Amino acid sequence: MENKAVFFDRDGTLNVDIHYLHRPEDFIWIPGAKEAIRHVNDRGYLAILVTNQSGVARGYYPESDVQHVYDWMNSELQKVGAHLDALYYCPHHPEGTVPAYTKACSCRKPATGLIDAACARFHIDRAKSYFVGDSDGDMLCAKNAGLKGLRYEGGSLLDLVQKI
Ligand SMILES: O=P(O)(O)OC[C@@H](O)[C@H]1O[C@H](OP(=O)(O)O)[C@@H](O)[C@@H](O)[C@@H]1O
Ligand SMILES: [Mg+2]
Ligand SMILES: [Zn+2]
Repeated sequence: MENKAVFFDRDGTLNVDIHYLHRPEDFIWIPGAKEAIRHVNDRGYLAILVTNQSGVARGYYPESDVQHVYDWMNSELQKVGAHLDALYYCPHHPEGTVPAYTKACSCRKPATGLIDAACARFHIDRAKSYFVGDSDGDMLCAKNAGLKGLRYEGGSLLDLVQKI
């Protein structure tokens, strides 16, 4: 059986983009973000985080920080009866400073590698799925991946996601 999913961008969509965020103490939720995730949970969509984290390639923080912030997000979401089902991130950048992550890859949005990996793992029906993001790159990624794009431009994220 195929699943349906809502893919969420992180920085600028679920939290205020303070540039290369990597510590829970710096994380400020966007208004309505937790409620938006609960909204899609309650409607039977997988809620999947897809985020570019070139701060890893740039040497600003290790990959473990990306996972740590995600785990913290889920602990906060649990308090309101919401959850994220999976984390997919791109740690690469062509102009990084850490050799292991310095490359042109197929997973940095707007490329679709993160979405493709999630769709394969969770058997996701793209025609029934959405991508909620804040940037031109996110909307291009949605188009490239065959997802319906919803662009967050301020206000309550729940108001936007209630269109689903
Ligand atoms: O969850 P997102 O919006 O995919 O994460 C974006 C951030 O990693 C980072 O992205 C951009 O930086 P790079 O293009 O990767 O250098 C900028 O928008 C930064 O402000 C963001 O923090
Ligand atoms: Mg963003
Ligand atoms: Zn990548």
